[in-house]
Amino acid sequence: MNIFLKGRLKSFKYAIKGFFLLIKTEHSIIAQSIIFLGIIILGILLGISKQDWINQTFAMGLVLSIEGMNTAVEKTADFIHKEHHPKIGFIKDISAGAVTFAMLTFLIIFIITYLPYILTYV
Ligand SMILES: Nc1ncnc2c1ncn2[C@@H]1O[C@H](COP(=O)(O)OP(=O)(O)OP(=O)(O)O)[C@@H](O)[C@H]1O
Repeated sequence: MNIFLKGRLKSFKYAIKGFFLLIKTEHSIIAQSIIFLGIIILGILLGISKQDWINQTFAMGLVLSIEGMNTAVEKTADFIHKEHHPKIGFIKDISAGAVTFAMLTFLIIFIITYLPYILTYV
């Protein structure tokens, strides 16, 4: 096998390892995954449209991806400087702020998708 393909395969292996590390050890990722699983079941039960599934899947992927990156930033910050420092606080805060952008995006998509169903049932 050529070196390029071998390298890509190795990267993929590490990426899958990281994926399982996140969903097994990171509480925020575990909690969000459980909530998203509930929403997926809700989507199946309500029979949401193909476009709704695309929107919802994108939004969920966005939240989990940014949350994963936020975890990496937090761990890097703790590794570089364990003690309290205003700059570490700032770095962690803006990293968490990025998650908020993704969460708001998800929330807007969630409301647009499910509000019509909720309104017809109440
Ligand atoms: N080393 C530090 N120096 C200054 N502020 C910090 C530091 N560590 C954390 N903070 C502040 O605390 C907030 C929460 O940080 P972090 O998410 O690491 O803490 P945690 O809630 O204990 O972690 P976890 O999410 O793993 O439970 C940060 O956004 C930041 O405002």
